[in-house]
Amino acid sequence: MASQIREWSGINSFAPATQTKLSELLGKLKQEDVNTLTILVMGKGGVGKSSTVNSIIGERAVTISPFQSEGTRPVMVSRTRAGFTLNIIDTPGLIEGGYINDVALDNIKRFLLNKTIDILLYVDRLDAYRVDNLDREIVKAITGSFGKGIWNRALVVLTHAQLSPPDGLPYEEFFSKRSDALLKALRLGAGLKKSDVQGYGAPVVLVENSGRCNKNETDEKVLPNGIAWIPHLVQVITEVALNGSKSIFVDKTLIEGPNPNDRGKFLIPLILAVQYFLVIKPIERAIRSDVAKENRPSWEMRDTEKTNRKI
Ligand SMILES: Nc1nc2c(ncn2[C@@H]2O[C@H](COP(=O)(O)OP(=O)(O)OP(=O)(O)O)[C@@H](O)[C@H]2O)c(=O)[nH]1
Repeated sequence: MASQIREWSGINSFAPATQTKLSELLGKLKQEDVNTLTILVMGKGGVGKSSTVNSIIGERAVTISPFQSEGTRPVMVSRTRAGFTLNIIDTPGLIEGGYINDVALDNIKRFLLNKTIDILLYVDRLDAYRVDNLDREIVKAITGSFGKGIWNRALVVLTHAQLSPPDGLPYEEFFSKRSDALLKALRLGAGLKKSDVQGYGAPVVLVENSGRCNKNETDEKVLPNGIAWIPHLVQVITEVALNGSKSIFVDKTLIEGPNPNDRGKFLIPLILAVQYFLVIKPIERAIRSDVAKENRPSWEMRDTEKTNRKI
């Protein structure tokens, strides 16, 4: 269900330095005539989708649960700030009992009908150690629903980013291994070729939604690599929004696939032309030449002779 558009007052809860950076980024979007952004948040259950929505909005706009929530319906949160509107669509987890949750996916698609997706946040956890077939299946399901072009408008968001890597592995090395593995699953799941998407994947951004996130000297929430993650996330969203690729308009055809009655309709004139030139024309030619070659029948010859003699 779409919620009412409210003032984006949650920004005021951010550190002043973060607020300044966000105002600059929103200004940049408006400068490029982007006055609305609709962000779709998708991923497995319990990875931190709702928490990320709340972190961006700066308030508890959607419900968070330590267990995978039962809901299968998306929720849209809309906020405005200085003439700019941000819509974020939180969606239910895409996996149920080890399989793609088709009901949830169907509900998401129906919810999105006639909406435009400007950005996809594909959320997972940094502290997950395996990438498996299920990851590829989710990517495949998203691609099947919205087309390959959605990955031009996507960011991979990794939550739980304040982790200490196991076995004393350097943070950046752990992050790079995890993102490489996920991006590979993304490329395979989406069936992407180098030419399909700009940058051949999606930028990977780290997020820490916990209230215990470390802060720097200017009170901004920072990751172990020192990056203030809220402005960084919004900066990458801005870059993707302005990367020149097309937003995804979700229409009936995209959701339901092409109408089987329309399939191949454009071929009809071509088939008729082929029929005319390769079948009808040769038959006509053959008949005409038969007629020309045909000997006149004997009775016709006889009748003609009789008439001539009488004369
Ligand atoms: N430490 C830490 N915990 C997080 C983070 N993000 C989410 N969590 C916790 O993970 C649990 C699940 O978070 P949600 O935001 O509800 O996850 P979700 O993906 O929306 O879950 P579903 O709605 O079930 O699909 C909650 O207990 C959150 O507090 C994070 O960045 N760090």
